Amino acid sequence: MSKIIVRGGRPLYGTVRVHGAKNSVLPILAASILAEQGSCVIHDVPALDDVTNILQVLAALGVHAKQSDGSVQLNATRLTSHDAPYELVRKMRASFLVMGPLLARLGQVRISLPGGCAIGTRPIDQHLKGFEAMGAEIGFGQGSIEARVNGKLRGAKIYLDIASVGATENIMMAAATAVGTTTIENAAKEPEIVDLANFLNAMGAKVRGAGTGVIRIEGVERLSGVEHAVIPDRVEAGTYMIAAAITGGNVYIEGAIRDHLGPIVAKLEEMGVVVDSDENGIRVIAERSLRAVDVKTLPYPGFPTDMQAQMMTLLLRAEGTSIVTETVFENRFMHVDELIKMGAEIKVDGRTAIVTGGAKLVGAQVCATDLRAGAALICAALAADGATEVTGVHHIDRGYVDIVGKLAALGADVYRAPSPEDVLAEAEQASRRPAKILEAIEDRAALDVARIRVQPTLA
Ligand SMILES: CC(=O)N[C@H]1[C@@H](OP(=O)(O)OP(=O)(O)OC[C@H]2O[C@@H](n3ccc(=O)[nH]c3=O)[C@H](O)[C@@H]2O)O[C@H](CO)[C@@H](O)[C@@H]1O
Ligand SMILES: C=C(OP(=O)(O)O)C(=O)O
Repeated sequence: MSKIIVRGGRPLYGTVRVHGAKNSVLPILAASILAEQGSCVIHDVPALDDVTNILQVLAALGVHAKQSDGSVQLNATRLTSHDAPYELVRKMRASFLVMGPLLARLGQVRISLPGGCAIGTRPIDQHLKGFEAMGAEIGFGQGSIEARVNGKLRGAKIYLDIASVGATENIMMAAATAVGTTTIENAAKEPEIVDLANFLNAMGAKVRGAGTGVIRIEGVERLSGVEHAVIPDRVEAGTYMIAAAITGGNVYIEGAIRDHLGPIVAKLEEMGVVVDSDENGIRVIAERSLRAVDVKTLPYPGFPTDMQAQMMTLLLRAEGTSIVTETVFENRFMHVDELIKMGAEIKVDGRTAIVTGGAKLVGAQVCATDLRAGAALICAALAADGATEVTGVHHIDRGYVDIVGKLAALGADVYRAPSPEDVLAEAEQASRRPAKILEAIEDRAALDVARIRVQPTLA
């Protein structure tokens, strides 16, 4: 298992560029299944494990994909399977987003139940409710779902009990080529929903109202391939905003869109952080002491649950007590125990965490239990005294492109120690390429792993 090692205490300075949004690219790649003719070319595709995973799901369905320099070309004209394999779907909940497009294209789909994860049970009842209203028959068996429709899906009026992002996206995609008009009420309003709607409309769909609580989709005969650039990742941007603020730094986050980050900007300003934005990005300057604020996660445009953990670390540096309420997921305080290992004072009571500010954070060995918990631990580590060793790095790789390289470029003392397996694989490769041996030996991370092996506890 690889680890990220951070020695805290250095303010971050400079510019960091945000990559394309994970939560946009995943539904957009799934939507490429709908293109009956021509290829889709998607730009600003982040190099994330989740992207690799969904591309594998698409390949299993017969979608041909070619990747080059942050772009992916996809051809779905000849689908070969309606079966999304268990071993791929279980790795990532977002692979469930192929269900709507497959039902629309092939009239049938088999897909494993995505199950829960560390942050909550995450049911899919609202997705299924939508498909059933559109005429799909749904059956369950041996951990998977089989759905079928006689002929084409039919437009329907669907009220979502919860403004679910995934259900809104899945139903939007299913409805794009249905017969008649579909109305989604209490739809999710996230910027990623708007990005998906823009992509579908460019393909020939008629989606209106994305970004509001009511979305109308007038079904069209067929969709075709188009080019599309994914929006910048607001959660990645927000994470670097917190990293800048927690270290008392001054960082320009290039590509960050102010309108997508309203609640983060508002909370940072309430705390006393200076936030300036222009058309190309957002600058965060944290020179003063920080004030405590309360934070409550809500669907967009409320404070995003995907930023709750990172925000909590910043509140640890504030003067006074803050209350954090998590309303979106029932179990999203897994980072708290790890932060306590670093000296934090936080008490959790159900969906509320009481955060006592002013704690002195110290380096520790901690584990990322999920993606944003991992990001939060790195933020805390940047402000801690001494070295922090973060394990569970595979969670972080789901959602952050080269977080170590980006933070190091801003002046952080951070590096990634590859797993012994990674080092052995690299050495094996190097032995086949003699010219590379020296490079491999000089690699600082490899040397650090050797050091960690000899001396398992941190200095
Ligand atoms: C790939 C992607 O875009 N992931 C995001 C998406 O996840 P995802 O689309 O899974 O999140 P949802 O908006 O669906 O979930 C919100 C809440 O609704 C519940 N629910 C959802 C669907 C359903 O059928 N029934 C039900 O009860 C969930 O358990 C959760 O408590 O939105 C979340 C909420 O902003 C973010 O944290 C995730 O980063
Ligand atoms: C919860 C998240 O993602 P996912 O829905 O892909 O698990 C996240 O991005 O924080």
